[in-house]
Amino acid sequence: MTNQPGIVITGASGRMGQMLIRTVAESDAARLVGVVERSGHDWIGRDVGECMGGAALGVSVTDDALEAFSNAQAVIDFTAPAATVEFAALAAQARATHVIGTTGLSDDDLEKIAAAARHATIVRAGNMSLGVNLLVQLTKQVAAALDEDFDIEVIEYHHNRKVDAPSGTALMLGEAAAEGRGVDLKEVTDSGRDGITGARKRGDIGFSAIRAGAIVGEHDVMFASQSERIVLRHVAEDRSVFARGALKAALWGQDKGPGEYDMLDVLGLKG
Ligand SMILES: NC(=O)c1ccc[n+]([C@@H]2O[C@H](COP(=O)([O-])OP(=O)(O)OC[C@H]3O[C@@H](n4cnc5c(N)ncnc54)[C@H](O)[C@@H]3O)[C@@H](O)[C@H]2O)c1
Ligand SMILES: O=C(O)C1=N[C@H](C(=O)O)CCC1
Repeated sequence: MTNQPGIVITGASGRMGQMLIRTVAESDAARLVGVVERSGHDWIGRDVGECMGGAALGVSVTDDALEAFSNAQAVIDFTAPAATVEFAALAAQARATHVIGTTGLSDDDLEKIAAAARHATIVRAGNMSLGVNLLVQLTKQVAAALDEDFDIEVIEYHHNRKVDAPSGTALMLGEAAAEGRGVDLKEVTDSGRDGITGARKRGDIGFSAIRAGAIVGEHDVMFASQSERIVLRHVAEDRSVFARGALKAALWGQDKGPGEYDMLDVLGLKG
């Protein structure tokens, strides 16, 4: 018997799925016990290490999520909104901690995840890196210190395969800025500008999204007045920062009761 929690990775063939599989397989703190892909994918039934072009890892790719989850203590899930909502219910059923990195979740998806968290431990964050979670706290602090003479704009840069905007990270940063300023983000969001938009509204929090090439993920939070500008910036150099954060969250969740937590809880940055 080992005390290393068994971990299942969903979305095995994805950019994050493969990074997570390597991270867990190389870790001394956890065991890779399952990997899940969508039905019909050509990796199903094959050894995941070989599918990734390396040595066998002794774990076959499956499309039976519940069966995989029932052998695990945690599920790390960076897939797509519909899959994540389904996995939240299955992970709760299997009593496995569910770490959610998926972004682009709708209000309806978030309600379903909150319902699953009544019976299960869920850690969800649009960005699992230490640096971005520190930036969230800094953004809140700076927004609280400045008045509406400073326009706030969140600018995000990602690769050309990303399907959602604003990014999950941009939304975390926008929420932090709104909280610092004491306003409701939904009331002041300004995104998707195109055409004759009119002048910027005082107090709005703006979002701009760049999609190009292979950019892993970069975020600027700009505070701009008529006479000066502050820019807080985070650059993810590679996807391993997200995978290491997700593994940390899965281990952290092992002795926590049901509820929905975030990376600020995991990193002890709430204050
Ligand atoms: N929170 C973070 O730190 C963080 C970091 C990076 C990416 N992300 C998010 O993670 C998600 C995935 O990103 P990616 O770049 O790896 O995308 P990707 O498209 O490369 O991978 C997604 C994978 O999920 C699989 N998938 C989809 N539906 C499935 C289902 N029903 N069952 C099993 N597998 C399914 C796809 O086949 C694919 O392999 C996105 O929402 C992205 O924004 C979050
Ligand atoms: O590559 C992605 O997709 C990323 N998604 C997250 C987001 O939406 O903020 C984190 C950065 C990379």
